[in-house]
Amino acid sequence: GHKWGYGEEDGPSAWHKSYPIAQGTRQSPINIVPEEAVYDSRLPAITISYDNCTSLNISNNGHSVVVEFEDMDDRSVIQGGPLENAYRLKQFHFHWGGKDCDGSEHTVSGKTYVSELHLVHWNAVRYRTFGEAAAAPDGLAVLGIFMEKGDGHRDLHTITDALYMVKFKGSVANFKGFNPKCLLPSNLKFWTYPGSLTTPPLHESVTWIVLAEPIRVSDKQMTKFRMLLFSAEEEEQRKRMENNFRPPQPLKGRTVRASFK
Ligand SMILES: CN[C@@H]1CN(c2cccc(OC)c2)S(=O)(=O)c2sc(S(N)(=O)=O)cc21
Ligand SMILES: [Zn+2]
Repeated sequence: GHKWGYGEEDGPSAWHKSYPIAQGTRQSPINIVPEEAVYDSRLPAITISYDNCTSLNISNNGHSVVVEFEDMDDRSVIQGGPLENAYRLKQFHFHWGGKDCDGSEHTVSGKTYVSELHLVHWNAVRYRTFGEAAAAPDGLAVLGIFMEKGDGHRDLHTITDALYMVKFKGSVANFKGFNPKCLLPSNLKFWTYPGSLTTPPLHESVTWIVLAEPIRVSDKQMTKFRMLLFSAEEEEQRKRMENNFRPPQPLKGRTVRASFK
């Protein structure tokens, strides 16, 4: 697809030129206003079954750092909440800011966090391939977890200690045996709403499940994310990978439901 990024020329405000859906009716991220969210007592809890997940590799795709999973069976799935069936874990990645400024994609009453973790799942019950699901209205379910500055997160260390291996765009490294269950906060209360990918192709195919409780990340750990580069090894000018987030988009009449009062 067309080259896009987070800079002046190719950033979020320019994406609509190649991806007109950027101005669609269910775009993400959004600003979540808890007082305006509708508490839905019939929303079941979400169940996350990652015990037998198989992580494969960690890579730098020039937009973020991504950990991919084996997804040829239902070994790691999310279900419940707003979801009609189980959705298979495909990958997780992050969005973050520059030094001490914003970084999350979703905001809560305008509050930004330093980073946001996205666990991407696809509806393998209704669609044969990930690509097919990624373009379907009920194809994806992304679990969003806010990351706030605090003392270091022990398990996040495993990831931040591996980032040096994928400094450049296009680099891939072995990353087996990592279970993202360890990245979940203790409380799984959530907001949910119908949305989209927050990056091109911006497909309106995501049921968003955003956890209200953040996890903590230390300054040192954030510094390691910011040592990643948007650029490939052979490019002469090196651009630090930071501020790889899309700002909140118009709600356009959508209802945000809350699993809690
Ligand atoms: C670069 N964009 C990511 C890669 N993806 C991708 C890859 C191939 C095809 C495709 O659409 C057909 C999408 S993805 O679906 O895994 C997602 S989800 C997502 S986010 N921020 O909304 O959680 C970002 C990306
Ligand atoms: Zn994302």
